Amino acid sequence: MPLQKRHRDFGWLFIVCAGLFPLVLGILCTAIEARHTVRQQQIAAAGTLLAQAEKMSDSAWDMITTLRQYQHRPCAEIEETLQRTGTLNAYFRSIGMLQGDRISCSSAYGLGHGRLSEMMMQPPPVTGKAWWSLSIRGTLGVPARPAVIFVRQLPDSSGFWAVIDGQYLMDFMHAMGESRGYQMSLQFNGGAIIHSGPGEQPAQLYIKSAEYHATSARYPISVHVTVPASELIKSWRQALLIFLPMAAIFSILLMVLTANWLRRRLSWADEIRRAMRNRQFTVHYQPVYSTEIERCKGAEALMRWQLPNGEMIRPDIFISHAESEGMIVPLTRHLLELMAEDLQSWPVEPGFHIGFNLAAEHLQHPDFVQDMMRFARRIRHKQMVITLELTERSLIEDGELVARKLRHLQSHGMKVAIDDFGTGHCSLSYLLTFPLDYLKIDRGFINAIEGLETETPVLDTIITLCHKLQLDVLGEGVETALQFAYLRQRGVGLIQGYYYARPMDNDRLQAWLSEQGRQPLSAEVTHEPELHHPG
Ligand SMILES: Nc1nc2c(ncn2[C@@H]2O[C@H](COP(=O)(O)O[C@H]3[C@@H](O)[C@H](n4cnc5c(=O)[nH]c(N)nc54)O[C@@H]3COP(=O)(O)O)[C@@H](O)[C@H]2O)c(=O)[nH]1
Repeated sequence: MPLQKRHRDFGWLFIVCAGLFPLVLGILCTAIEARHTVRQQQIAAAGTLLAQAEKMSDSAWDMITTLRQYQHRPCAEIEETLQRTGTLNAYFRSIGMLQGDRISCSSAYGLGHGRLSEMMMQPPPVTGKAWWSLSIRGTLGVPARPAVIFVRQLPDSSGFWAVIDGQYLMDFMHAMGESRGYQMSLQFNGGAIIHSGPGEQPAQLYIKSAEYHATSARYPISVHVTVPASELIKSWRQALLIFLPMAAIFSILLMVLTANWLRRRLSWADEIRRAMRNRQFTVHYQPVYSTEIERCKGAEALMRWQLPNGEMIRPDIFISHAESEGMIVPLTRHLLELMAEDLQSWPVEPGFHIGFNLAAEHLQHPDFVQDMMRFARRIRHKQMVITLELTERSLIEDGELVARKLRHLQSHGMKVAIDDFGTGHCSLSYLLTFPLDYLKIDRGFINAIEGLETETPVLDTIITLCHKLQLDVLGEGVETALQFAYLRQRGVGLIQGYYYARPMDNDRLQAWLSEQGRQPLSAEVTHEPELHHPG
């Protein structure tokens, strides 16, 4: 797999993970939050149910205490009172008195109504205690409805009992649990389970129902609150509905940040390497006019970088990054490769100049001479004059060594030019020491031209200096007829700028050379100099 593809896949994986992270985190957090909320609700519901069961127990024991006043009184005498007391007090199904294990009086049936075990439809528990309570499945009179029985036995084997109807508890549990789908149950003393609704519900998607169990500190009562899996999922879904829009925004934000981070993280060196492999670099050529032979005498190669989406990256930006990230030498080699391909079909005569820019680092590179010679060999049959355009900075470091290399290349017919002259830190002595063929005057000086007869002191001095040193002069960035006329009048032999021609791609340049390359450039100076846009 090519490196570029691996990079891209890796990047997408990062972005997708960044996007998924808030979503997954959100799903987990809402699941935990939903469980926590349900737990709190279970605790609250269990507490309320226990409180209600305790309140009923209090009533039952109070009732039994009240019954003590009727101890040893015949049933016929108290039967009516029992009936009234049992009916007028909330919760009670029946109340009564015991003699041994027999029911001696009952608010429901009056005198003598069998044994206690018959009434509660099961043997009484063996607790060894004088006070006990038990939840039961039903009573003899109402066998299908649960109840809770409370019994107090006295040492003389008499006793009292009260039965609370389980329906009160069932209704209470139902009212509390119905809206939330909870199942609630309670037991007195480990007896029959009184519950609010249907029993077990199946687990869903491996989510088990949530159980909560609590006991009373005052009575032997235990309660269970069960939240079925479907209810847990429902409450999770509600939490998700609130959280998901936020998570989605976070997700998008994180993806954008990650994408930006990745873009910045991929260094310019990587990007340039990739762009070379994918042939994203092309070369544009800007014609150079000779005022002596009055036609195009050469062209300067200028690199262009176009991304697959059509976006262009400015040369001053990518060149400076290539220089700072150690990529300028490979990039210049790539430029020479592209140029060698382009130049094969150029309709030019021998002696046509082809110039290109060189960075200081390349001049100091051990393979510099070899690189230039290889390029020269590839275009030898075109008999062009190769012009190496250097900046003033390139001459400062390793001056003597660089000078030797340049002399060697000059001996093979190449020319050396100083680019952007006047903008760097070149001392005038360099002009004498270095093997230079011509100077390219920076467009900043050309812009200073105000009129044909008005002096432009710095520009005029540079031109005079070049003449004295017998260096050819090229005026860069010539945009108007006035600038062109001014330079020509002062003996500047070479002109480059939009006034003559803009940089153009290989195909357009070849057409331009055939159509306009041999035509002289006129300089019709008006008061308002116009920008000339050839082609
Ligand atoms: N080491 C390398 N440097 C390179 C290479 N290709 C370009 N460059 C350097 O990048 C800088 C910007 O170049 P570019 O945007 O291509 O601009 C060139 C011309 O388009 C521009 N120009 C030419 N005529 C005019 C004009 O009339 N007006 C105007 N405003 N601009 C004009 O000038 C740039 C050419 O400059 P120079 O090289 O000094 O002749 C620039 O510094 C390039 O050198 C590369 O392959 N290698």
